[in-house]
Amino acid sequence: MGVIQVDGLVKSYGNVDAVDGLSFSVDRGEIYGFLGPNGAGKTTTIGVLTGQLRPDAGTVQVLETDPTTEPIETRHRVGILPEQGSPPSFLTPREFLDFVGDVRGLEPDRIATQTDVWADRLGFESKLDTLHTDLSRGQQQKVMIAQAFVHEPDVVFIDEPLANLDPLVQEQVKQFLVSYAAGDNAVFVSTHNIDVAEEICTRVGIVADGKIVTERSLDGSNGGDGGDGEGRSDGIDSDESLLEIFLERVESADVRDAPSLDRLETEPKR
Ligand SMILES: Nc1ncnc2c1ncn2[C@@H]1O[C@H](COP(=O)(O)OP(=O)(O)OP(=O)(O)O)[C@@H](O)[C@H]1O
Repeated sequence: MGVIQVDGLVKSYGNVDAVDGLSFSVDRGEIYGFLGPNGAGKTTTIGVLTGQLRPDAGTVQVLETDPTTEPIETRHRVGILPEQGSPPSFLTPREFLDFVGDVRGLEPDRIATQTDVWADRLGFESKLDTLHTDLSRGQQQKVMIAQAFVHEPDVVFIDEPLANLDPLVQEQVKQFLVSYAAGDNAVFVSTHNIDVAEEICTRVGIVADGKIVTERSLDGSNGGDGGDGEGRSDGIDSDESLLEIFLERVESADVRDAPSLDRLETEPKR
């Protein structure tokens, strides 16, 4: 059983079926990319997996906890980087990381060490004692990344990891995520950035209209529902790019908001 296990998950808002029978599993050592267009149900899924939303049906387990019935226990053990989160305007990064480290059960000495490690890693040492309200959007994002990892959780949920970061820091964060997962942890990345998914994920689940329409392994091993690469059960040619698969699968899924190339964040290949 994976460290993240989702079976038949359903979550609706009124008559909108945001998540509609989702099943997947993520193991240690993986960066699992949850790739889908706007409105596909990605943020809703993270909300359920981190005990912030109650599902209507299905079961979810994260590190052998049930976020539906023991949300505090789940949140204690995972890291969360929300899509539109920002650190409290009235605290400094040091105060905020003190607070998060304390809530996550770290000793004060450990919090101080981790704060220095993260400030150094992401380059916000000189801003540690500046109020967040006086930091740039990118600097605030760095603090949000630090708070997700400060307690070195075994599973981290990240919604659009590279938002607002300059290219140099994006590169550092991507490398860090790869090394973090390789250290026997699992990273769940929700994104609509196909290039990022292709670059760092070991496996990708393409989600549309609240369902996973296909999974693909990107680390050279056999992927998800894909069999051995020859005669894949999902009918996907193993030479197809992630972008091609995405467009093909998402279009055929009759999505709520039809995707088009200009809505996808992808850069021309150099
Ligand atoms: N609080 C809410 N009330 C009503 N509908 C909601 C609510 N939150 C999300 N939805 C709807 O549920 C569907 C899934 O939304 P969700 O935010 O999970 O998608 P997403 O894949 O994260 O999208 P994006 O990439 O744009 O962030 C959308 O149709 C959205 O409009």
